[in-house]
Amino acid sequence: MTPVDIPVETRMADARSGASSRATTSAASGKSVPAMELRAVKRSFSEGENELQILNDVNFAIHPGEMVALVAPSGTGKSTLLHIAGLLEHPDEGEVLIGGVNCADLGDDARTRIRRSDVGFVYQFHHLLPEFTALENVMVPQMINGLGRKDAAARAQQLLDYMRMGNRSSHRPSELSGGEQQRVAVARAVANAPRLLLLDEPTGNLDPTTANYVFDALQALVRASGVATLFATHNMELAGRMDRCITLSGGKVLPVEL
Ligand SMILES: Nc1ncnc2c1ncn2[C@@H]1O[C@H](COP(=O)(O)OP(=O)(O)OP(=O)(O)O)[C@@H](O)[C@H]1O
Repeated sequence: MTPVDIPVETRMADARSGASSRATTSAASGKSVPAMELRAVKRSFSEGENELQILNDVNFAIHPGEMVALVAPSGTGKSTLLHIAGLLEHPDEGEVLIGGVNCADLGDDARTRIRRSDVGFVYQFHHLLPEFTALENVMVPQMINGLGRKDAAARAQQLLDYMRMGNRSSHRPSELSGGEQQRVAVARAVANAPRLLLLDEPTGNLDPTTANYVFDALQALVRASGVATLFATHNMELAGRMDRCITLSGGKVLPVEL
């Protein structure tokens, strides 16, 4: 059974019982396999004649079911880190492992396949398809991954229910508030039951009450599904509600005590 075929209820029951359709522990060591791991990752950009070393030997792993906050000043490399972790960009040096698979030597097609099935993204702006309803927006990635229309619609409705948007499934994005649009965007990002959910300031455009409401729904979904979540935010209150917090300083990932 492929991950996309698993009804959300089943995956949620699996997550609660510690079982999974995918390997989450190493057969050899019995240890939990990180959902995503960065090993000795470096990335620099040139600025005129200068070289900006944005990531400088980043080593970091995130495990299934963990919610990690990434809090760092603007321009320190949060988006760059998320893009590399989600296989949207290549590091200059180092390795990215998704579910124990080393993606460093994979070709573009294999990286795209892993990104589509194992990684979900949510951005500050929702990027929902304006001509489609909320339900259809959550169906699209599943159908691209080969799921039939009926099954995709059933799973989309379940995910919208989890995000407390079940009663708005027939609405188009323009008919929804910013917080509602972001809740649909989260449902879409987890539509293919990814191992890893990457969020780049998804509540940055929302007022604090709405941000908390979106976060509550997201947290319930993360807890139920066991997806590993890396959440870049400037909102310290939300960061304090996650399992741990990291920052970027001098190109390195460091833990932060909140
Ligand atoms: N493609 C690129 N070419 C050149 N410089 C880049 C590129 N992408 C990012 N940078 C630079 O790298 C640095 C880190 O950018 P990044 O977007 O990762 O920071 P950030 O921490 O996410 O910032 P913010 O909180 O403002 O979104 C910035 O100085 C940015 O200008």
